[in-house]
Amino acid sequence: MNSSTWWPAPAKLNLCLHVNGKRSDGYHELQTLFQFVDWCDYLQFTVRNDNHITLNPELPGVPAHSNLIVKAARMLQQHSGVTLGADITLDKRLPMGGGIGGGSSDAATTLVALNQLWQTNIAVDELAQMGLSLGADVPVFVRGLAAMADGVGEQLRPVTVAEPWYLIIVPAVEVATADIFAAKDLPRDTAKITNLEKQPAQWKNDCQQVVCNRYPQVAKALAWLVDYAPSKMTGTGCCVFGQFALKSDAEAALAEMPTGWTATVTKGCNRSPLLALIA
Ligand SMILES: C[C@](O)(CO)[C@H](O)COP(=O)(O)OP(=O)(O)OC[C@H]1O[C@@H](n2ccc(N)nc2=O)[C@H](O)[C@@H]1O
Ligand SMILES: Nc1ncnc2c1ncn2[C@@H]1O[C@H](COP(=O)(O)OP(=O)(O)OP(=O)(O)O)[C@@H](O)[C@H]1O
Repeated sequence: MNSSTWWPAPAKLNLCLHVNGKRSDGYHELQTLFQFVDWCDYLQFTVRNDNHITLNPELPGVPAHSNLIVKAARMLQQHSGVTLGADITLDKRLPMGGGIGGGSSDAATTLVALNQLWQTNIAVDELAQMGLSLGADVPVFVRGLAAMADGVGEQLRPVTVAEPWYLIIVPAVEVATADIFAAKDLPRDTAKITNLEKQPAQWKNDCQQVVCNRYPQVAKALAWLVDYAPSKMTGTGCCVFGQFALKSDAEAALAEMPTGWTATVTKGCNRSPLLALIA
């Protein structure tokens, strides 16, 4: 790996998101199953001999100092004491704020790539722990293995599940995670299920109805998609995904989608494209 390598930062899907209760600190007890897809942002890193971190291009509405990529690089500098810096190029392909974790994934790829390029040699457990303070979903991207998450999402257990093709639709709305978890109509009483990863018939998203109630575009996308495939919302929205055994069937559905909608066809993967690159 060198300065011309494009490091992938894949999206994730929450194949289920069960809300099991609310804790006294306000956070929710969850069971959620993370799988990666082969739909990615790409980042390039050139090591600098001074300690500057630059990012090109910047994201509209996100100043560099609050971009999770720059935050991750600074965190690794501080944690390791390294005196090097980096010029970072971002090829942003994932929609922002859609529940597919693009920002968290960019942060994780930055930690993994710079840990290698700066030769800081921080172990993966420590890197994942560092990432947690940048976002709840950063650790699963650092580890790169599909996983069942428990607790408030921080206890991860790698799992192997089917790797279908997905048609992911991106409704033109931004959903604030905190608003959905604060909603009065959110069901919070799903019982914990042992070996949930082995029981796909039980997988559901407890946030889905709440988001559909507030955002008709999400309800509309799901209502259209279920005619083609078993379909759900990911995370706290707004993206929805349908599951297909054949790529050609997912593409056929995409071809029939109403004009003006944004969507992509991509493959589910239990090992992330980032892990595949560094293995
Ligand atoms: C639920 C997931 O979408 C699953 O992928 C993510 O874990 C959410 O991750 P995120 O966007 O990084 O969200 P966070 O910044 O951790 O949380 C945003 C807000 O959602 C609420 N929140 C989040 C996670 C959780 N287990 N219980 C909660 O109640 C809290 O009010 C929190 O302030
Ligand atoms: N590199 C980045 N890429 C995307 N968003 C970023 C980045 N850095 C900071 N952000 C901020 O984080 C917000 C949420 O980004 P992201 O695309 O990860 O949301 P998401 O897919 O809903 O994530 P999650 O599923 O983890 O809730 C953005 O609206 C943006 O303000």
